[in-house]
Amino acid sequence: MTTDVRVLRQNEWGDWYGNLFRAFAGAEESAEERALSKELTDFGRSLGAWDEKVCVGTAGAYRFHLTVPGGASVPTAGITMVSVAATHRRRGVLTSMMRRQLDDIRDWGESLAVLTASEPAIYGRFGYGVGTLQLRAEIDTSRVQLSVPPGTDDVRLRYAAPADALDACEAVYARLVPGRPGMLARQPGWERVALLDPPGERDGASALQCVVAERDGEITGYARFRTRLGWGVTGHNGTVTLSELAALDPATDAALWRFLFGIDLTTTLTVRGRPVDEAWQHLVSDIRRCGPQLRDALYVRLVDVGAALQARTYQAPVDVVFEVTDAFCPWNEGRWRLMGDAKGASCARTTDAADLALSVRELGSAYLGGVSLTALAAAGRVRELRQGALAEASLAFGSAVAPWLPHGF
Ligand SMILES: CC(=O)SCCNC(=O)CCNC(=O)[C@H](O)C(C)(C)COP(=O)(O)OP(=O)(O)OC[C@H]1O[C@@H](n2cnc3c(N)ncnc32)[C@H](O)[C@@H]1OP(=O)(O)O
Repeated sequence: MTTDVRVLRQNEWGDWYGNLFRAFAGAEESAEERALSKELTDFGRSLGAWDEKVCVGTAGAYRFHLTVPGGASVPTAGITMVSVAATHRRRGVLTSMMRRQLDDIRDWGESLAVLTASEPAIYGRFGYGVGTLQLRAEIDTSRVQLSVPPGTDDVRLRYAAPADALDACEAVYARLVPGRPGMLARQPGWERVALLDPPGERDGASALQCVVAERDGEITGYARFRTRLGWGVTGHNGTVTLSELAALDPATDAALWRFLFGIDLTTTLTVRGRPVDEAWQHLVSDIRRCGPQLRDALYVRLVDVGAALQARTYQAPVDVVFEVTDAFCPWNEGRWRLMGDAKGASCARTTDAADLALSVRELGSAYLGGVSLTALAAAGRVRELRQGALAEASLAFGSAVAPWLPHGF
């Protein structure tokens, strides 16, 4: 079988999207959702795999800017919309698309590619490593109390229609982006994704609700959520499901969480995709009754090792030589000397002896500071060739704020 992998044309979008939609066995989507998906498709950066006239594969690469440790906003390919028709699976169609895509990203001069995986087993072979984790929890708000910091009572909350509050919420989001590695600067149109609220997908829950927080006359945070009422033999047992929460200061953050904990007739607060170091975990009386769980989130691929490593800063001085293997993108292979600190970094090829040996996948995992090189070495995935180099590099790569991807794509 030969499949032809090529850039998507405007008139092919229906077949292309149909292949993707079927691969994810999706329920019928709303017209609004479909229109937004099309609007966000970047045709010049999307690939289709064709078996004669039939679309059998899809892949896209959004044009994103990713915050890296130190706060720089780095042009990054956001890999998305990956599918292969079940009739053509396991014959190398995905591999052909990944080949073409990574070559293209390199030509576009983007040093990083990131994605969220439908299944963790798929992307390691193409050099992607898990770079961020996310937290989910099912909080028993009938039993767990929240103690809040001083100033929380100064925060005023009010309901707002999600669309009416959009600009104010976006302004809060934009202020948070530089402060946390893994966050994505908002690209045009993406603000509307969070407001999609097709009634057919609510599964018995309310329409999307929004509460904004104000302090000293300024909007300092917001929460978007749904409620779902329920009644058992002993009374109400409704659920609050958080979609999004952002706060510019600890008091606002605590005020929003206190509000979510306290909505009448609800006894469970469900949160997904939250930062692993989020403050609420330190405000609750009983973390066990919050049922916290970790899950893999953003996978990171260094497309250009030298450019990527020098795009971020390092929280402690570092001078190490990496021996990098990269079977899928051999242009990265070889020795790289990284010198850096909290102000900046340089990374260039060297013939000096190597201090640490690892594959590009481990570099991707460590890149945003969420997975330590020491932990990867303990798993046998990083080898220390100069004593002390592992501790030095591991400390330098860390991040004081846990990296976090705020939304899927
Ligand atoms: C960023 C995103 O969009 S994530 C979304 C990914 N898409 C989906 O999950 C939709 C449903 N699944 C699919 O469409 C397809 O099964 C895909 C895209 C995951 C795989 O496509 P295929 O064309 O079958 O992959 P391909 O034949 O190139 O496989 C390459 C290798 O990956 C392995 N592989 C492929 N899919 C999987 C998987 N789901 N789990 C484990 N291994 C896998 C293959 O076995 C093969 O291994 P080998 O090189 O050792 O022989």
